[in-house]
Amino acid sequence: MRRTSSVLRSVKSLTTASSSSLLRRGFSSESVPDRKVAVLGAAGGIGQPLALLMKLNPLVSTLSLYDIANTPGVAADVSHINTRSEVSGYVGEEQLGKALEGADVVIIPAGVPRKPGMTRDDLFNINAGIVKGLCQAIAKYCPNALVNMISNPVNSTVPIAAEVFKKAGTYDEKRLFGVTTLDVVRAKTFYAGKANVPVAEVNVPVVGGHAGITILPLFSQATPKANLSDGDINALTKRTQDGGTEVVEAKAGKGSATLSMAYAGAIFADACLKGLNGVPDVVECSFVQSTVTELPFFASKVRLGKNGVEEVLGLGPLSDYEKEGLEKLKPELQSSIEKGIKFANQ
Ligand SMILES: NC(=O)C1=CN([C@@H]2O[C@H](COP(=O)(O)OP(=O)(O)OC[C@H]3O[C@@H](n4cnc5c(N)ncnc54)[C@H](O)[C@@H]3O)[C@@H](O)[C@H]2O)C=CC1
Ligand SMILES: O=C([O-])CC(=O)C(=O)O
Repeated sequence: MRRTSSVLRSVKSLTTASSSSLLRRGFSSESVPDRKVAVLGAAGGIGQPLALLMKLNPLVSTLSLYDIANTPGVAADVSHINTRSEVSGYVGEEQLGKALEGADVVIIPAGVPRKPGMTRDDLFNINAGIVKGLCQAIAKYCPNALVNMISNPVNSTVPIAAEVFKKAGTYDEKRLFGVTTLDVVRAKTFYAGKANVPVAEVNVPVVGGHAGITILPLFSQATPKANLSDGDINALTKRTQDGGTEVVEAKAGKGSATLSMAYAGAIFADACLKGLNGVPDVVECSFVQSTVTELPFFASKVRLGKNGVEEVLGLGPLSDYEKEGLEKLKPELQSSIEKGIKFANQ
């Protein structure tokens, strides 16, 4: 019983902390702008807890939950929570337009997850088509929305989205994001454990892409600084790269990360909303159109603003180990990007 009430207290402080930080930043509670967030795939393993977390976010005024099945129940359930946003559920393609109309941020966790033994690329055949269809609808109904792509393989689904938007004449590279926040969340957690520092104080950039060796955590830039051995850094890097597989194996056929992904997705969407609202210095890692390397898309730190990407930040100084990792990831990332572009144009 005591445990339940302390959990409730933490959730309450999470929602009110965000409101009070808004007030400190010069918004009155009345002047927080209206923002519509749409979640596509909202009845799924990620979609449901993500819907919950977005319902707790005081920056959201309208929460639109879309899936091909089961959204009315999820929406009815979440809508009873006494927070700011109005919740609507939409089900089936004929309701997709309504779900998207007027959206400021669209989060996409629609598609199939991995089972043990699969790579993220093994999801391409099913998820590429799902993402393509959803992006065609975004181009039609909310071409100015910030798109947060969660569906895997992110290294290919983001280029697919870009091509769909280019064809529709709506592409704005500042508004398309591959969500790699879970890699950062994992890198922070694993580093804090190994370095024995408070996890809440940890920062670690993660660059590259979102699959296996394309995930490159930059532990040489981690703060607070710790004197870790090369062996420790290698183990931390591998664990971060294999974090998704660790969960897939532990779930033993029942899907991949959902709860930690919902948390990560909620953090990234919150950062997008803060940027749109003009909050300064909002920086998160994301897989975006990029000139940081010779690859057309690359994850690195991104400053978010009123139009989406305000600035794609560089990599900063890399250790020799990280320089080697960067060169090794490029061919795989390049071919995943090309696969996405080719699919969208066939
Ligand atoms: N970017 C990242 O870090 C991560 C990405 N993922 C990816 O997220 C995706 C979703 O994972 P889960 O939620 O666990 O899967 P899930 O199978 O539990 O849920 C997916 C949902 O998408 C819905 N869906 C299917 N086709 C749709 C369409 N055309 N329009 C709207 N909704 C549609 C399904 O009905 C289902 O409710 C997977 O591709 C997974 O690999 C998962 C974890 C982390
Ligand atoms: O591993 C997967 O298939 C899901 C995912 O992207 C992650 O957990 O990072």
